[in-house]
Amino acid sequence: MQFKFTKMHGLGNDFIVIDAINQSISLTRENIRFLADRHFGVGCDQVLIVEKASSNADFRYRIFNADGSEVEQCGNGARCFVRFVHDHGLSKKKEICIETASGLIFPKLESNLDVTVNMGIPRFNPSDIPFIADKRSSIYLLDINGEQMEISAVSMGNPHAVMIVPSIEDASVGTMGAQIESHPRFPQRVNAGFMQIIDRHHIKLRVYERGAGETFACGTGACAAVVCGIERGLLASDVTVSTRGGDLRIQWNGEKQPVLMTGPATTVFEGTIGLPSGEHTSTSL
Ligand SMILES: N[C@@H](CCC[C@H](N)C(=O)O)C(=O)O
Repeated sequence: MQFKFTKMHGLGNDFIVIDAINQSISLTRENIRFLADRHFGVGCDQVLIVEKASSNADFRYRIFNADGSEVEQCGNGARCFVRFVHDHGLSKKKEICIETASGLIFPKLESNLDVTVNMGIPRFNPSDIPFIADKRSSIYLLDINGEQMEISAVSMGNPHAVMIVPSIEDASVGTMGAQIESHPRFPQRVNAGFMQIIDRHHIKLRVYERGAGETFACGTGACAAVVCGIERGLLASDVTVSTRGGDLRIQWNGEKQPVLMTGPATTVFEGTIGLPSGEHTSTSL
């Protein structure tokens, strides 16, 4: 099976985007891992699939982490998604409605090169965050190597645990991130965010992503960190999030309001790839 793909990124969080409307695609978990492999495949943090919507939405958006797991949401990917469908002539609309595994989101091409995405309403209510095993409040004490670390848990459609640190340069994102990702209190695993608060309008953030490891930026992670900071009374409603790959703007007006995320979406190159024999089986995702 050969198919066309586009390599894109949002602040260095990189994607392979595949049009599964005009191409017949069926990929296994192993195929995704092969495509995402930076040595033997193309390399990316996530594989994004553009499909026909099953509802009134314009498209269905499927997201696979580099480890092959299918997930509910990806913010940087949503910005790339609208740029992709626009540049490939799949839609002329500047704002589209896309169906994800966790509901509808609305990415919009701005007049400059940026994209703003209405990411939906964050969920703090313990009954709405099934990814945490022990549901008592939205702030939890997590036992990491015998130390009690305070984290906020929030769902942006996908699960996030956010920790405030004095300096993100010094935070043990690789080791502690991996421990939090697969901590027994998160039976569905979790994205682990490390946030340094600079002032009420500016944070620095690193995220150890579920199924991908530390990435240059995480869109839903940025939304999650800002809403956690606002919930704790530490941040204003309009915040610049500095990531390793650049800045995102996150806006949230509080309870029951959607989160808006603004940032770039960049195309790197177009390619065609065939899966190595043995990589493709009939069991599709
Ligand atoms: N990079 C993404 C998030 C991708 C999914 C995440 N790793 C998960 O497993 O939930 C973003 O920009 O939001």
